[in-house]
Amino acid sequence: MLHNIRQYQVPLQKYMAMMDLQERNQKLFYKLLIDNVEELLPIVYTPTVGEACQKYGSIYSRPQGVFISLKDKGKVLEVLRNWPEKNIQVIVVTDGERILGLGDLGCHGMGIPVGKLSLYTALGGIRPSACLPVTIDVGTNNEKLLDDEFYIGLRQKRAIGQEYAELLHEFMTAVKQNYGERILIQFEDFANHNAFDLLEKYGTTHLVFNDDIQGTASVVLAGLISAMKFLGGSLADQRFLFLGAGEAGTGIAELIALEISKQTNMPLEETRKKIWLVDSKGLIVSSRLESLQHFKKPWAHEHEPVKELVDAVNAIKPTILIGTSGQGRTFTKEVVEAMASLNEKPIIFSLSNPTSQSECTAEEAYTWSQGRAIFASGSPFDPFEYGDNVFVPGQANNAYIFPGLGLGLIMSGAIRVHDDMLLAAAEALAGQVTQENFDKGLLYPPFKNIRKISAHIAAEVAAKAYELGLATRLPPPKDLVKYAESCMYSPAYRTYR
Ligand SMILES: NC(=O)C1=CN([C@@H]2O[C@H](COP(=O)(O)OP(=O)(O)OC[C@H]3O[C@@H](n4cnc5c(N)ncnc54)[C@H](OP(=O)(O)O)[C@@H]3O)[C@@H](O)[C@H]2O)C=CC1
Ligand SMILES: CC(=O)C(=O)O
Ligand SMILES: [Mg+2]
Repeated sequence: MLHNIRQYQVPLQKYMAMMDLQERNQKLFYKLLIDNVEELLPIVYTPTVGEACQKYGSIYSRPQGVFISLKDKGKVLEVLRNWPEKNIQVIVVTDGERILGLGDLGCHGMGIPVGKLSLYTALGGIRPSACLPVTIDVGTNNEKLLDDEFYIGLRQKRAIGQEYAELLHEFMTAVKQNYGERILIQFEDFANHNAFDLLEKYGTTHLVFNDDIQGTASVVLAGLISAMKFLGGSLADQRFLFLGAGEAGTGIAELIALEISKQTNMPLEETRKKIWLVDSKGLIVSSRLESLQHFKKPWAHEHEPVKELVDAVNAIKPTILIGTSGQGRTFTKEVVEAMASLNEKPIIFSLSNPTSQSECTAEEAYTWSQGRAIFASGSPFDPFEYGDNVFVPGQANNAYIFPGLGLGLIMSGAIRVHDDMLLAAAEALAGQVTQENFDKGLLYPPFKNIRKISAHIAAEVAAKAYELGLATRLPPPKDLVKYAESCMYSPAYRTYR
């Protein structure tokens, strides 16, 4: 199969071959993915999954996952009960409104829950039959899709307000009724005007987290903890600037502020002041407070208005620059050079996916900083040769976190997700980074060790769940890492006697 897949030159063809294999021989699909994770992750996940979603209607061959549309109102439970597998442990659900940095792809966003759940199995060892991809179809505002003969979803503008909230509520209620209290629901790629509200609304009644807000925060914090470990210094000494103040940007900012507050005993309101964000209107400052969306308000600090990113860099003098704007090539030469003139080792993360939306490329970060940048990106970049050095950029992607986080929640029978679990996951991931990794330029351990890494993350998350009294699987196992490993699905063929 690997030989076959390597015959294809075009990544999308490799993706289609992998999806075919997943349908035809699930065990072989996972065997291939696990044994060749660094080669195949960019195919089943970012960046290729982005292109697959953009072309989902025309490459569509078989249905994947469950679509729940406005037309199913009143019978969502019945729809869920039609799914052939009964023992579901994880649902990844999207409404397709913010697919990676590609915008509203409506039902074609189904590629994302399908891809994320493949990683739950391959990277985190959750049984494939326990994974359920769901897309909520409330329409799309993407005119191109509405006119596309191959669009697979409802041909109408997105439902909003009460109509939207009622369908989501029926879904959340039906899920708990059908699968019980311990079903894990991961919200994925919702637009921010729904994402924060859904998380707040269901965070206290369901085992739920938002991957873009919380999973991303944990992976970035892990990268920063490992940067501090190898470069010296503490997070409290840093100044942070974000381009993009949405789910990823404010989610990361809040977890960093929380970590600094825990490390220093400073109040959260104080630690937030070390963190600045720029949105499409410029630096978020107190004079804009009235007009800001609620999730931006905590970041409106005293400062005169600044419009351009490069001017914000020169005004704030950040040591760490993080891109979460969904806009490609926004870390210009001027911006990277400004970071390099302010810092001996500027830390630059271009987190936006897929590759086309990355704020800068690895080559640009290393070249414009004369090889001094500590760089990581959301989508993978090849190693880059600069002078006598070969730099290997780390992949700061929530794929490091959610499989292990999910495994930890499931194996402990957790009933709620707590911020301390995200902090624990970040510490566990950072703990897996070696000096050898860092010497190559990596702030993250290589993906080839991901199942071991996920077991460590799961163990720390489960330990937190027990400590917080949120675990229901009692008594706790003695060795949580070993227990995590023993729970993991492996695509091994049975021997026949
Ligand atoms: N690496 C990873 O693991 C992850 C990466 N991501 C990526 O992060 C990106 C953003 O996702 P998310 O936070 O959910 O999206 P949101 O839509 O919630 O936020 C995007 C933010 O970027 C701002 N923005 C847009 N254009 C510009 C611009 N030209 N200049 C400055 N700011 C701009 C928006 O400003 P305004 O508010 O004014 O509209 C908004 O604050 C996506 O590309 C996604 O793929 C997301 C999750 C995980
Ligand atoms: C990685 C991810 O979750 C995103 O780009 O949305
Ligand atoms: Mg996402």
